[in-house]
Amino acid sequence: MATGRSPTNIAVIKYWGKRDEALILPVNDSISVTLDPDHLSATTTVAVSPSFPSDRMWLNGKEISLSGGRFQSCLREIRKRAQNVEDEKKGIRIKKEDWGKLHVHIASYNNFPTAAGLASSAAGLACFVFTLGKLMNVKEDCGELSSIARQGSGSACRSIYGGFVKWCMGKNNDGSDSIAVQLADETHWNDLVIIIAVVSSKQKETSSTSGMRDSVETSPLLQYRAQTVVPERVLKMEEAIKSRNFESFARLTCADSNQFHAVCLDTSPPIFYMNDTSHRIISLVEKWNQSEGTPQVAYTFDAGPNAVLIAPNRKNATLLLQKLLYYFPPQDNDLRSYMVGDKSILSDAGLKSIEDVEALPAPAEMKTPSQKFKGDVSYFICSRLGAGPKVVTDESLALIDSVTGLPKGV
Ligand SMILES: Nc1ncnc2c1ncn2[C@@H]1O[C@H](COP(=O)(O)OP(=O)(O)OP(=O)(O)O)[C@@H](O)[C@H]1O
Ligand SMILES: C[C@@](O)(CCOP(=O)(O)OP(=O)(O)O)CC(=O)O
Repeated sequence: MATGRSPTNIAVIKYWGKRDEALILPVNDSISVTLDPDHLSATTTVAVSPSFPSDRMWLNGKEISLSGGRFQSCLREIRKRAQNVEDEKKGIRIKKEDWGKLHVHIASYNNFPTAAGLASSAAGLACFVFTLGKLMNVKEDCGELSSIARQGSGSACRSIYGGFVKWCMGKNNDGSDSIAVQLADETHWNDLVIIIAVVSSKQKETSSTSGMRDSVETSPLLQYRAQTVVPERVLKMEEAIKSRNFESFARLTCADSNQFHAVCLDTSPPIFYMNDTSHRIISLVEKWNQSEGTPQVAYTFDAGPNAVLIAPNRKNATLLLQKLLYYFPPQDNDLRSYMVGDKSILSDAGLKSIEDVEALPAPAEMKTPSQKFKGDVSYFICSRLGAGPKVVTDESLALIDSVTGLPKGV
């Protein structure tokens, strides 16, 4: 058995549109930040046994089908690269030519909502590829692993690294140069604080896969974005990251999120991923940024209504939290469970009890401060940049029971 844990990532320059559906080759480069796996990650255990009659997978405790083309591509590509495995202590010896005949059981668990626009497919497919690779003693480097993860879900290729990551779209028809590279690791700009407003954890109506297919077929804006806007933005974003220029980073991040959602609106029929709460959060941040004359916080939204807010430091993150909690107080007055991840941000913001939230002053920059939207945010996650996939060495944390070969608790 092998167990791995992989982070999720949030794009600051978005991937939206494929030029090859089967190989998952994008129409433009994209750039993301990898989030701390303690807060948002997938954990996957892969077990192999000559007694398993077929490949099987369980996600969050429920059996799911592995017959889909994407899982099959990843399994095939990893199996192709499998090597001899020898563990004298455990008496295990698997020859590389035997991997083709052996079946695997895979159990995975996400520590955050699945299919809700928080990039569970990115963490999940990266973890699938990474952990299978560990079990089968695959020697390929991260670039090669990223190109396999890409065939599971495009954004998954960026979760093979920590920190700041670029997915280079590549030119080759076989996808060999469509790989992710690390721009900087998670320590490069570690002042950044990430606050996610989970607006809805329900499954969304339009998957990223079908949404971007419709956009490629119908949106003229997508063509302009891919050919003209993104190439220039990617260069500027790389520069902003390199020099830790938050002003430029924030402007590019917000503009790119807005253009991605504009492409969704430009699609026929139009796709709506954001809702009124998402729009209110954008307005709150825009007004604050405008009143200060320079960006205090950046926002970005993936294929769902959840807001990902990036603050340059703890100070701005606490100011942001005060503004957010003024408008979106917890439905059941339970402040501790309203903040997931790094809960210490609450005390840093002077918010120890619900009374502290009720006493918050209205943000001065807002025109209609009196209206509040209790219950419109399910909860917040406070996180930071994180590292790439890791092997979980503590065998007691494996998700599969080594005796039964089935997920624990099933
Ligand atoms: N831990 C996991 N292991 C393997 N596959 C997973 C895992 N988590 C999610 N997936 C796959 O990803 C699918 C969800 O992907 P989808 O793109 O719909 O949502 P999302 O990734 O949460 O949101 P988005 O990518 O739009 O931000 C699941 O149905 C499953 O097939
Ligand atoms: C909006 C996005 O999150 C889209 C992610 O799309 P997916 O990677 O989920 O799509 P498939 O390649 O079809 O699996 C933007 C991004 O992560 O760059």
